[in-house]
Amino acid sequence: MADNTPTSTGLRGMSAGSTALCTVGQSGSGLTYRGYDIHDLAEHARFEEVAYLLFKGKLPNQKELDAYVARLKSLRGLPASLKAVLEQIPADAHPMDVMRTGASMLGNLETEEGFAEQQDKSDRMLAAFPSIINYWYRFSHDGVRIDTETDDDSVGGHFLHLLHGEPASEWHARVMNVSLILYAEHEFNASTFTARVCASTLSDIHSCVTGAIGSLRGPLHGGANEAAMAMIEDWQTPEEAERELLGMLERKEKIMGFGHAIYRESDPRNAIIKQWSKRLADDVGDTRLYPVSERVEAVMWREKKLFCNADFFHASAYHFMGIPTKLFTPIFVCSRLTGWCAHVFEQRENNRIIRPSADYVGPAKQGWLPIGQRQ
Ligand SMILES: CC(=O)SCCNC(=O)CCNC(=O)[C@H](O)C(C)(C)COP(=O)(O)OP(=O)(O)OC[C@H]1O[C@@H](n2cnc3c(N)ncnc32)[C@H](O)[C@@H]1OP(=O)(O)O
Ligand SMILES: O=C([O-])CC(=O)C(=O)O
Repeated sequence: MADNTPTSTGLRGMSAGSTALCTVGQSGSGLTYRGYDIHDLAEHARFEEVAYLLFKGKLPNQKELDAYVARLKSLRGLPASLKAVLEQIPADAHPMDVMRTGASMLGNLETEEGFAEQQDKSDRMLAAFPSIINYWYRFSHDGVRIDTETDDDSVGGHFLHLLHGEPASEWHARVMNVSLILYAEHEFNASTFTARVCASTLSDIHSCVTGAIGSLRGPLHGGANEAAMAMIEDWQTPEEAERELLGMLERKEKIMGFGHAIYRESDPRNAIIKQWSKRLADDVGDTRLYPVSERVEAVMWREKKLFCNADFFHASAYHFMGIPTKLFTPIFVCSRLTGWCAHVFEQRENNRIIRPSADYVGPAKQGWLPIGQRQ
């Protein structure tokens, strides 16, 4: 007799294709982008260099980087009809829905007419996404129509400038740079896989990215940075955090910002962003959120052997820079867009439609039942 128990493997451990973009490994020491170790990239690179690396397969030389930064700067403006759409979206909308609509609307206005345009469209989204989310945020929350065409040298600096209405400090722009590098690429994660599935039908790049934004929105993926913040912000002391956390574990609740589908021992991005969160905590004189976060980390390891993933210490780091919680996951979008687009290019280069099989667990063949005979 057939086993009709539904299975939910999540395709774990199965190879779904090949990539030259990223290795992840399981132990927490194998994360590389095109062969470059994440620690080296976070320490030495600019996010724009990493974007170039992912898109073009090599690190840019100085002349190429200067030209690329200048190009991105020139692409930050938004068409009037896109601004008009953003102005219609209410302040209480989910910002990831705003991102999804923004990406989709851009695709209507600046449609990819053929794959030869894929690099131009990717650059445009990379430059314009911080403008889209901040234009909406500042209009709906502060009632101002911001000029999105700033002269900032970096994507992270541009984002913070639009959000806060003044140029970011060098220090905050540096933290954003590191954060954007850490979030840029991660092999066949759910949102990237979404983008690749869409690309495999030979769809346009805006559709691939719009779908990927929808996948990243969920709290089991990119939405975890916001969910982690929502969890820790109520706790006043490490002792309260430990008490509440133990209760959550007892009730078998998922703790956001912990665990990983691939890593088994640690997520290498955590130690890097944690270090920056600590420096920011010292800078703003925090005596609550960082100690609470550290206690949560220690209890999760002690009780469950679960470690922080990339999202957990991003929550406090972003908070210390005055970024509203609801914009955390959209920042992830502004970064991961590079990985998504690079994967779309790669999928298109060697394409076969992605179409796995399913194990059928439904009823055996049945005769047609006329409507009058149904219960
Ligand atoms: C940038 C990123 O997208 S990183 C991921 C961000 N997501 C989160 O932080 C959400 C919280 N974490 C999770 O939900 C999961 O760890 C995921 C979705 C990331 C990975 O899911 P899976 O691969 O299914 O996890 P895994 O197989 O390692 O789980 C093993 C066990 O640990 C438990 N577990 C895993 N993560 C957590 C967690 N965060 N809190 C509590 N228990 C957990 C699982 O429920 C499972 O228990 P069970 O065997 O009793 O069912
Ligand atoms: O790889 C994953 O499954 C999730 C993740 O950490 C990421 O996308 O950065």
